[in-house]
Amino acid sequence: MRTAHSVVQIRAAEAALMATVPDGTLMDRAATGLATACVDFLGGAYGADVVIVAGSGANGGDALYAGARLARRGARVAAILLDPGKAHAGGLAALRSAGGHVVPEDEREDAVARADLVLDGIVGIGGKPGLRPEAAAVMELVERYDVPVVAVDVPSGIDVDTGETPEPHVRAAVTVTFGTHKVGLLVDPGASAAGVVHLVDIGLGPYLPDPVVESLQASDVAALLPAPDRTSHKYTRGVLGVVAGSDQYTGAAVLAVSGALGGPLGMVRYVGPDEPARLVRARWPEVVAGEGRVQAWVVGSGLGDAPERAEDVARALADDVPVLVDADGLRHVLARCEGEVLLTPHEGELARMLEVERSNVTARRLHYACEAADRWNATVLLKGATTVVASPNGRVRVNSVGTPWVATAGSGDVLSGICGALLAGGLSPLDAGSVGCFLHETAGVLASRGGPIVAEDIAAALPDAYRYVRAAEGT
Ligand SMILES: NC(=O)C1=CN([C@@H]2O[C@H](COP(=O)(O)OP(=O)(O)OC[C@H]3O[C@@H](n4cnc5c(N)ncnc54)[C@H](O)[C@@H]3O)[C@@H](O)[C@H]2O)[C@@H](O)CC1
Ligand SMILES: Nc1ncnc2c1ncn2[C@@H]1O[C@H](COP(=O)(O)OP(=O)(O)O)[C@@H](O)[C@H]1O
Ligand SMILES: [K+]
Repeated sequence: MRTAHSVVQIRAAEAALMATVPDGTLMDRAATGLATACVDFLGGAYGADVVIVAGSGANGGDALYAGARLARRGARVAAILLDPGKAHAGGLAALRSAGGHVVPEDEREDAVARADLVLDGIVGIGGKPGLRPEAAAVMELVERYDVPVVAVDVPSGIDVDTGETPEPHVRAAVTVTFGTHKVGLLVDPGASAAGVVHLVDIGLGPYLPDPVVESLQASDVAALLPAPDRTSHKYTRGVLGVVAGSDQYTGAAVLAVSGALGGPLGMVRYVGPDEPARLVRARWPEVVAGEGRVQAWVVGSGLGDAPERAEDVARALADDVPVLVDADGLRHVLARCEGEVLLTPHEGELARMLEVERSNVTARRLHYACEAADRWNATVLLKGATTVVASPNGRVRVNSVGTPWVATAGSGDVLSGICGALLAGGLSPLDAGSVGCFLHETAGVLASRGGPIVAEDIAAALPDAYRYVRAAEGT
């Protein structure tokens, strides 16, 4: 499990750990891990030009100490000090004694233009969102000369606790983070600014409380996956009822059922108009058409906006089993939910539900997913490159695996099917949403291999994704 903590939690854990170790130990561990990650990134330090952009706090200190290590390994290291009078004294002395130097103000552009790598030590967890004008000016040069950035702890300027980026911020190729992940490294748009995140263990683990955000890894998913045993039969494995599609949107029915059949359940019942029902049965002869007992419902994909389909959603929600509501069905979830409910909007749908601009949801994904979970008393899965799954009891998971090739028409219908299958298999809405999303994105990666795919390809690769995560069990 990848876990992320808040700044307040991290500060408290650091204080507790620091009381047990000699002064400077944590910064030494951080700088060692940071320098190693830079060497990996550069493919060796010798002869490389490295520019450190250092603010006045300990984040700048980490960068300067790491710079000293790189200088001792043969890199040419130059530091741009944003506030020369207040630069981290120990870090600066270490850099100087290792042969590094401070860049005079009028030579900043030349130094950046030559650099193979920029280390962003502007601010870490002590920073307010945004960059002060001087830092912003240096980072503009970095972007102009297209120099790759390794961010120290966090890309400076993001809101560390939310992943929001309302103001200018650093865009990193790699972020080397210390002790634990920060929420803003997992949730977009902060996650995109962080690039590849590398965690350095500084010994914080025993002092950290429960995380505010979790991110499942393959072995966590494997541990949660239902699997049949010798006593299983189709009804004990779970039956999913799919209410999807309309005469206008027949494909949604086929795709939602495809996603469901790619999951670990015993049977799918399809409930819907004649034409989509005919197409579903032609494609999947194992599907039973018509109502019957189910262990969970998926309702909503491709229902269209006809007001009479509200009845379908209401009937599913009134049944005493878990319900997933997707797409058009979300229009009809008006009251607070009872029982186990998973809502799966994309940003546009969540914006409509909450009556806010879509751009607000894009900017504040964690905030609005949690707000909706609270308002509807349901688990809310907000789709996107880093899908957020927020439960009404405050637990939040973020999915970080996947590929943008998964963003293709009908992909969300497949997701509703696989998540529904997991609900029918007995998983809670939080587990079904986060495990389903992991399988769906992993299937996308396996199917795509870097090229275009359609939604059916994702569904067809779900059993392979299942096998892939089972192979990671115990790792
Ligand atoms: N506390 C610890 O035990 C450890 C801290 N470490 C490092 O220390 C960092 C936290 O250090 P600090 O608490 O000194 O804080 P930071 O270095 O994150 O930032 C604080 C400084 O930045 C300035 N600042 C704030 N917002 C700014 C903005 N938007 N633009 C420009 N300047 C801004 C403040 O005036 C202050 O001087 C961590 O992120 C990590 O890199 C690591 O060395 C590991 C151990
Ligand atoms: N950039 C991205 N990277 C990875 N997955 C993405 C990205 N953008 C969207 N997705 C995923 O693609 C799917 C799209 O679903 P949705 O928006 O409902 O599309 P549709 O309505 O066409 O089915 C979701 O699972 C979403 O998380
Ligand atoms: K930083």
